[in-house]
Amino acid sequence: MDEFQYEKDRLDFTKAYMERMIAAQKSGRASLKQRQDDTLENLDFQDSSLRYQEMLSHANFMKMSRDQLDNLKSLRRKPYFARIDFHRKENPEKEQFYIGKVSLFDRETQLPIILDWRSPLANVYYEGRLGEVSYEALGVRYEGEVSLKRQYQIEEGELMDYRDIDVTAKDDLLQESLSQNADGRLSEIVSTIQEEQNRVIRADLRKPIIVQGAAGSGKTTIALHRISYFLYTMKEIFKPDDMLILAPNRLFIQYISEVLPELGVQRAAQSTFMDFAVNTAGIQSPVITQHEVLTQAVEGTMDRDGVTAARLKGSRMFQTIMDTYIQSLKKQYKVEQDFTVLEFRIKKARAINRLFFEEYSYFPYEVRVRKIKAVLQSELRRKKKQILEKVAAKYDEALDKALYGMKDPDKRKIRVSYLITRKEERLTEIKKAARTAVASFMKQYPAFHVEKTYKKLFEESVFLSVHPDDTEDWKAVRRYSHSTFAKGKVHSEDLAGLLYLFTFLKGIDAEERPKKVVIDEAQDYSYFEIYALRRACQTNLFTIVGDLAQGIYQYRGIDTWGTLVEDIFPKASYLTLQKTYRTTIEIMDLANGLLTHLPVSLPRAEPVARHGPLPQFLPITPGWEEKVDQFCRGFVEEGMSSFAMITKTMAEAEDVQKRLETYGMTFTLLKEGEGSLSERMVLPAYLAKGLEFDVVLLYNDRHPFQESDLDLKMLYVAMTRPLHRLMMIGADKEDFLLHLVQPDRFQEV
Ligand SMILES: Nc1ncnc2c1ncn2[C@@H]1O[C@H](COP(=O)(O)OP(=O)(O)OP(=O)(O)O)[C@@H](O)[C@H]1O
Repeated sequence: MDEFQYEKDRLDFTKAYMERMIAAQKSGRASLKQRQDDTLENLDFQDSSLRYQEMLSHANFMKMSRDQLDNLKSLRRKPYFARIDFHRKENPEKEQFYIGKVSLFDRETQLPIILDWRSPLANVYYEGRLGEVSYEALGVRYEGEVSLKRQYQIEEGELMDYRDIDVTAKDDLLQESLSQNADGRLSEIVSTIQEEQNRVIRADLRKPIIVQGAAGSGKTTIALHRISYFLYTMKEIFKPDDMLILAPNRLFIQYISEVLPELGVQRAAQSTFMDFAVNTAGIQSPVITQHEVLTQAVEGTMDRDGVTAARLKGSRMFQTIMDTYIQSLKKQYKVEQDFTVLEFRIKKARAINRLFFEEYSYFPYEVRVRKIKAVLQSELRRKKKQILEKVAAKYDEALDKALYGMKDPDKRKIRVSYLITRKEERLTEIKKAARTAVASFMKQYPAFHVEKTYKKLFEESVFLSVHPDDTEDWKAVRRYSHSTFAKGKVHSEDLAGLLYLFTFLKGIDAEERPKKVVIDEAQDYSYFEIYALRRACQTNLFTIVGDLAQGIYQYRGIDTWGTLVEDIFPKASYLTLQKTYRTTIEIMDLANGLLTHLPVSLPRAEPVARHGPLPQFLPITPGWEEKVDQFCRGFVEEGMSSFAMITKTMAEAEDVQKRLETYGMTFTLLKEGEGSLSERMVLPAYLAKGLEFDVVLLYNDRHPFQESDLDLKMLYVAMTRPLHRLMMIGADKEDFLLHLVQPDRFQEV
């Protein structure tokens, strides 16, 4: 049979099977629903707990089948994207496996009709070689031979084309996928995941991983695929809501959120570090964001003390200072007095302290205190009975003595009545004291308010008591902190310390704690931020991706991954991604040309072979606005759809947005925490981090880029955002540091 027809038939068979499954699931759901309604009707109070459980399990069934149904439905348009022919050594014949986003099994034979891309066998598809291969599943290694790798182009459920691939031909498909447009969201890449990326996705899931990846190398995409792979492989242990994805800003969360359902990780929590720390530690004060500080740095108005504070508060030294401070707080939980009710001792101070400092040492301080409270309550309950009995017995004995031993009836009467009254009084006294004993004992324990306690550290006497070795820098840190705190605010740099302190004092409840954390744009985190996160989440399962060349918060961010590996994640796997998939060779050459002017050598991106027009420089001369308009129309005609006007500062973004408006060009101004992604945006470079657009118009009129580390990196970030076109609009070429690169790397228009 003609091969194309064979593939067409196979696709038809798969689709028909899926339809049958969908129909079966639907009727299955209907009968489940009926059963649930029946259960509800028959619910009687006598056996409600049992019925309730039955209802719950029905609900779970329904949920499972709804997920399955949704998966199946979403697959209909493209059930699979590739096939491998694999001959396992011990099997007599080779088998064909069709690889798709979600698996589908034949109900009777249990054989896969579609193999999940995350399954162990699918790994051989990504590993790039035809011929002898091996893969591991559940700790067993299988060997065999791959004789065919075939890739399908399926549109709306119809087979359009297929092609057989080897290592070289694979690039064709990648090229095709890269030449498409950005539509404001991350695109689908499961069918073109490259070997170096596959290694990151599948790197040992039980270990932390740190990835240095060039701009556009797929860090974000790959980190999300790694979560998807992680959840697939560890589905028995982890759920999507156990995941935490930390992104640089809210805009970026919007950008990635659309790809999450396809990867089955839509229920993973997504947050910025700031929001996570503020919500977790319950910070009430407004936070001065790192963007505000960066803006000052960019505009050259940054307070020197501010730079010092940001640098030191993110440092390892500050972590040790916090540790000493926290130890000093811990000492205040030592109790001196025994726990007593009146003169009766219930528990010795030493035993109580042993609970706090030894037995419960794994818990945050306030949890320990709560546990001690529970212990004291239960011991009191037990001992109170004994005490009351003992006291009553003592009075009863005295009564006996009085009744039978005292001769004088008057004296006896007085004594007996005294003893009866006294006994009652004593017992009431003890009961009364017992009622408040625990609460009043617990008052000895300090109740630290996280923010106030953190701020107290910066009082001179407190600071010097934990860090006597004072320096001008630390004085500056205190000065700067005081002025911020006096305004009722905290700085984003304080969040690591606040989170850290919170972790020791209160801690995140075990059920709420993220079990796996993904950090994107990790180069912008300080050492202490990552340290504090690891301590707060109490897990080693971190996926950390970043690019040192894009480290625009260099006054506080990470400048080498080595420190993280050595001090925070000694077991981490370290991997690199060098190829860049986003942009063209021409654009990347220009951006790389700038990187060479940084004093330290930074990892460079290698573009995959995709050519495009040279980046353009458009001088700001009268009538430039009309020219921009014309160029944009031209780009639209070429098929470009997403445009970003990127500036150095927010002030300039506001200016150019208004200016273009008067010429009938509508660009939406994007601000941190506001607005949403649209097809035409104006935004400062620091907000463009991680995003991508078909066309980037880099605009600079009043704030030229300087030959400083910060500006070079900002420019690099901005220049690496476009997929297809880069145009620089400015008064002078030098404003974009173009005099530093070879003149043939761009074209003046
Ligand atoms: N294997 C691939 N196949 C097709 N497209 C890919 C592949 N890998 C990455 N891409 C595309 O390359 C672009 C860049 O990916 P991504 O944003 O994940 O990179 P990044 O390393 O996080 O970039 P940056 O650090 O510059 O923000 C995206 O459009 C992504 O879809």
